[in-house]
Amino acid sequence: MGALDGLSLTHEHGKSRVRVCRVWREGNMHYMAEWSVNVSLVSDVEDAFTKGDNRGIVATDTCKNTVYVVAKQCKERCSAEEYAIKLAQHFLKNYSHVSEVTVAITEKPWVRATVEGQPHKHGYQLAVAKHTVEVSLPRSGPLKLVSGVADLTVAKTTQSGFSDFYQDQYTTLGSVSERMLATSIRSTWTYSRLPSDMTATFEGIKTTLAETLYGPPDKGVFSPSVQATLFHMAKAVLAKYPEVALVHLNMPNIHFLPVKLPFVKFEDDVFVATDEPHGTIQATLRREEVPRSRY
Ligand SMILES: O=c1[nH]c(=O)c2[nH]c(=O)[nH]c2[nH]1
Repeated sequence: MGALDGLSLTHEHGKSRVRVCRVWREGNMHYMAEWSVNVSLVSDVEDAFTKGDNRGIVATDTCKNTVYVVAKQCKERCSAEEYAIKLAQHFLKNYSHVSEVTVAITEKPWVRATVEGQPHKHGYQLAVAKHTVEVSLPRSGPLKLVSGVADLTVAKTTQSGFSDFYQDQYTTLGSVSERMLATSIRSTWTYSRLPSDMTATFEGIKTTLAETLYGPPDKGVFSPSVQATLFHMAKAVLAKYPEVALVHLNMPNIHFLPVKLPFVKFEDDVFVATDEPHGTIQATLRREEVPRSRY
């Protein structure tokens, strides 16, 4: 019997939260991207775990250095998705004993500043909603690309209600046809084919999610529950983006509670703002033809 004594070992290693900023200079117009990068390698290094033999290990420090090397090699402005794919490919190309690479990136939302109504050549401001990317690249088998958005926090002050829910002896919540709705959207979507412009597709999906929640600018759209709104948002993304195979949405219900005091009449105007506890609502919507085994 070997070192595993009849047991089975699965393992991976890499480096997490490697922070890199890439600046591209196109004349005096500059472009910046800031990424926090996680790299994870599945490789034939069982002996390191079972025998203390490190000869096959691509050091996690090397993984960290490679993040910077591949950023340098991206001579042309690129999306986080394109960079993640290039980084994953680097590991498969350079290390024959690596069988699968996962690269996960969170991009900080730096946006170009506007000064005197003009886009600034090199001034940026940090927004809130983050861009996320996860690439899984096996040596044999298709690349999987999951993009997403996190901390896309939105609210509307009307056009939301919640009624006719299950009632029992523990229920105290009353039905309402008027309330505030607020959530911090975390969404990921899986591509069945790569879009030609990944940055534009990311921006488009982010906008589709928020705009479906708000509805038209003058009237909005009524939300009977976070669940129903979540479903409409995911459906809108699948309808608009044929290259998306499935959408996952996580939408906490952030409560704004009516202030009801004997001496203050509540007229949908003064609320207790909270962030916890919050409702937890999530769902995945996939095209029927998408095999579950693939995604
Ligand atoms: O939109 C809602 N969905 C729920 O599941 C729920 N539960 C709750 O207490 N309030 C709400 N609101």
